[in-house]
Amino acid sequence: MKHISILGSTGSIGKQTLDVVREHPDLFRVVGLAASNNWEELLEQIREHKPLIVSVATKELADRIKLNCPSDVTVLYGQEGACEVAIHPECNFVLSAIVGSAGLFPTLQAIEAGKTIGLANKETLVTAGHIVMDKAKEHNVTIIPVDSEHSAIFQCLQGEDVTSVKRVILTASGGSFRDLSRDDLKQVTVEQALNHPNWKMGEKITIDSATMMNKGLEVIEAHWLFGLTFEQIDCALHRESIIHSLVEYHDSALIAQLGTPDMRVPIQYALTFPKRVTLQTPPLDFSKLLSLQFEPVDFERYPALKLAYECGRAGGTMPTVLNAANEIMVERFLNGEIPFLDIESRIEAVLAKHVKSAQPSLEEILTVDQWARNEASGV
Ligand SMILES: NC(=O)C1=CN([C@@H]2O[C@H](COP(=O)(O)OP(=O)(O)OC[C@H]3O[C@@H](n4cnc5c(N)ncnc54)[C@H](OP(=O)(O)O)[C@@H]3O)[C@@H](O)[C@H]2O)C=CC1
Ligand SMILES: CC(=O)[C@@H](O)[C@H](O)COP(=O)(O)O
Ligand SMILES: [Mn+2]
Repeated sequence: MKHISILGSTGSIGKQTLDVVREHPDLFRVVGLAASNNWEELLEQIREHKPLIVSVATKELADRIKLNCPSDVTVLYGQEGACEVAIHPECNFVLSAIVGSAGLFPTLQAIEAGKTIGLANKETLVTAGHIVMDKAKEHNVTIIPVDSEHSAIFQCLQGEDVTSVKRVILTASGGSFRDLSRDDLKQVTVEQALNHPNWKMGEKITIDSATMMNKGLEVIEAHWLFGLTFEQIDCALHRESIIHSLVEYHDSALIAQLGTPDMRVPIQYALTFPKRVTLQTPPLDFSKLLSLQFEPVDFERYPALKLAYECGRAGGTMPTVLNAANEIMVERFLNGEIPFLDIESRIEAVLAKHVKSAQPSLEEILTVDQWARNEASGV
């Protein structure tokens, strides 16, 4: 039985994790739920899943929850609250799905407490990959990818040796503006940007997908998860999001993982690994015409992806700055403060001001993250 804490339970991944839990009450039990502001959704989740411990953003929200939920539920708040949810002694699996680098601390705490991690929160690995992976090694903790591309690679690697891998190919949908030129991008709105062609996801990742920063973050995520060099990580535009990624081996054989775009598949795989159990999702229908298209990714069209490769290769604190500046710029775009194309150009401006530290400690990463956020708010 998996005794699960979900960090980010009110989000897109969090709610789909609870869908999976609902389908298999014999396999999964919810121990803890951590959210931020959506206390009403959390309250419904508490009523249905009866966790032992929950957390929200503030004391005020925690008090509101306490007034409305059974008295035996521990209700906490803030980063400390999320960490307590992550390390609860009755939990043995943490689904890390807070958005952004706010997920870093609770995920690190879960690793230190020896919990198996299902990792959706890619920003954690982008901002502090070496710290997270070293800690997982130190505590003998397994990190199972939830991000669809990384889950695909993880599935394609089963029974294989990572030293046999020539390269991996991450597939990219191209996002909501894939049919627009850079010139067209000057006019786009927030509403248009939030209309992803294939996936229904949270706002931040949907904007990241439109700039293709999402693929850039995923390149860095793949580097840490699978120990691959950046030369071994390629991307290909694949409009259908049916092939979730591919692994090419030294003999040039390619192994791919396919399926309809449904995040419950990689979420459930992370939860049941190495087993597979049933899931109510429409399978691919081969009785109909099915076309799978591939195009090379144009780095001039998607400069955020180029920037992410550069920061990944540079290492040290560069990915930390990239991630923090991106989080702020996406927020500013969503608030209507800056136009779409400024997301990339302003991130570049912040990166240009940064003097890299090569092997940063966690403290240094937190300092640099805050510096980049301040800079990004001002440029
Ligand atoms: N959605 C998807 O299909 C995929 C997502 N991912 C990754 O998974 C992560 C989550 O994405 P997604 O579910 O789309 O995001 P959402 O915006 O839908 O959800 C984010 C969740 O994080 C919570 N949260 C935000 N800040 C904090 C905080 N400081 N402390 C505790 N909880 C917090 C939110 O709480 P509240 O709602 O209460 O404010 C919400 O539950 C991201 O890293 C994303 O890149 C990866 C692959 C696919
Ligand atoms: C579902 C998932 O894993 C997302 O990260 C998805 O990959 C976004 O799609 P694109 O970034 O390819 O548009
Ligand atoms: Mn993905």
